[in-house]
Amino acid sequence: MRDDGDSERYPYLSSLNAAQLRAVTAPPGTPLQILAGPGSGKTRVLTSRVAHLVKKHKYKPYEITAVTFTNKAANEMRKRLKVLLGEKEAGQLVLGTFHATCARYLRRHGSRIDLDNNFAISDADDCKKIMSRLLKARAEELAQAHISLKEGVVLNDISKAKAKGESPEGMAVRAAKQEVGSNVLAVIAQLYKEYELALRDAGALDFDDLLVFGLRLFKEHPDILVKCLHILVDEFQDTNTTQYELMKCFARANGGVSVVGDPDQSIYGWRSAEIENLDNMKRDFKGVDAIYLEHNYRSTGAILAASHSIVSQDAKRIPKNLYTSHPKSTPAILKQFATPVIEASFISTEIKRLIAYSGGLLNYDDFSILLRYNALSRVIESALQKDGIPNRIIGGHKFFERMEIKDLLAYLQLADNPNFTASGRLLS
Ligand SMILES: Nc1ncnc2c1ncn2[C@@H]1O[C@H](COP(=O)(O)OP(=O)(O)OP(=O)(O)O)[C@@H](O)[C@H]1O
Repeated sequence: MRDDGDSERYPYLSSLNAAQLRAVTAPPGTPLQILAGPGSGKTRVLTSRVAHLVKKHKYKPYEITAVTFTNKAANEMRKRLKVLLGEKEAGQLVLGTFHATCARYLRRHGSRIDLDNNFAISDADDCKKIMSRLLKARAEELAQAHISLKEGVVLNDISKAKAKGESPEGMAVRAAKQEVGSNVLAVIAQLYKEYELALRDAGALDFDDLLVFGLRLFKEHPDILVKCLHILVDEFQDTNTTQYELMKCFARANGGVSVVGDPDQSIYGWRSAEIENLDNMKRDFKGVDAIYLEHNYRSTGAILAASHSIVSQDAKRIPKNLYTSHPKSTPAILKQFATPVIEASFISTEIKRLIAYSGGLLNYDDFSILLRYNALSRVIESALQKDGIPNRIIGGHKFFERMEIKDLLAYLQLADNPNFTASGRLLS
């Protein structure tokens, strides 16, 4: 392990393993890909690298942009950075999701691309209402052409187009070239155009627009980003084309870029994530250094072996190992049940058995049950209740999706921007 006295000067370095240390201390000008398996200390490396840019390389916190995939991850990073840098410095970092980061720049500089700074942000519900109105206006025409379209499907196609930077005109050209289903795509392209006009009339952007307009702003006015000396991107495997282009704008400003990702954990293919962005980065940036974090600190050997045997079946996978210092422990088991009720009863009995078997080592809060969707919880909840197992559901309705919060936000947006009628909410 390299040590030129830095471990003493920068205490956060002493808790890193060799690969983590190499990633954190890599020269800021080297485009860096940190390829990290689950539980291998990605967040620790990312936060330590930010701290190192500030402490050792004397970057000002506001010269660093760190992009995470969720607001939760951004909060977690800021919390850890407060410990490493102190409250004030951590507060000056540009830290958030791509959407939040773009929104922040658009509020400040939107007028440079003719966007009012007080634009409203339409959520999924607002967008559905706009599309429903547009589809109703075309109901007869669509019925005659035997085309049946649901709001969700059209909005999904529009979202995919925006993730790839395709305009309504571009979609219309694609429809004209298509042999099968060209008439349906041509209609969606028209709806896309009308949808954009409806949003603009309402002085609003949808979530995808935050990225599209952000990209336009940075491409047309690169001077806005001169202060950004380094960009770090978490969950890079889930970035789409537009997000990748955004990253390039930030990185181009001064050349510093570090991305962290795990191609095996790419879960947003359905939301236009481009796993190829790892290769694109190697093509677009000179001298990319790839560092592999292969030491898992979280799982037992049996869990790693089971997951490895699944992901290694993917022939296109980037080969990557993961090892753990934990013991092998009990093997993962796969069970099938005749009915959901029998399954729920097995889960409940198994939890009680393991707690008794562990002789007090395990408690109820050592167990998690993952569900594919919320509706599956009902049967399991009643089995747990019957056996007196305390439990809580994580997830469900998000704060900003609650009716009363949406109503309050609609009032506030209307007060700020009288054109905002997109939500169609009843304001009496
Ligand atoms: N060098 C290390 N020595 C000891 N423990 C470590 C080391 N690096 C990471 N860990 C521990 O491993 C766990 C996972 O770390 P962290 O949350 O940073 O990983 P991650 O890769 O971001 O996880 P995720 O899979 O959730 O993305 C934490 O408990 C952390 O304290």
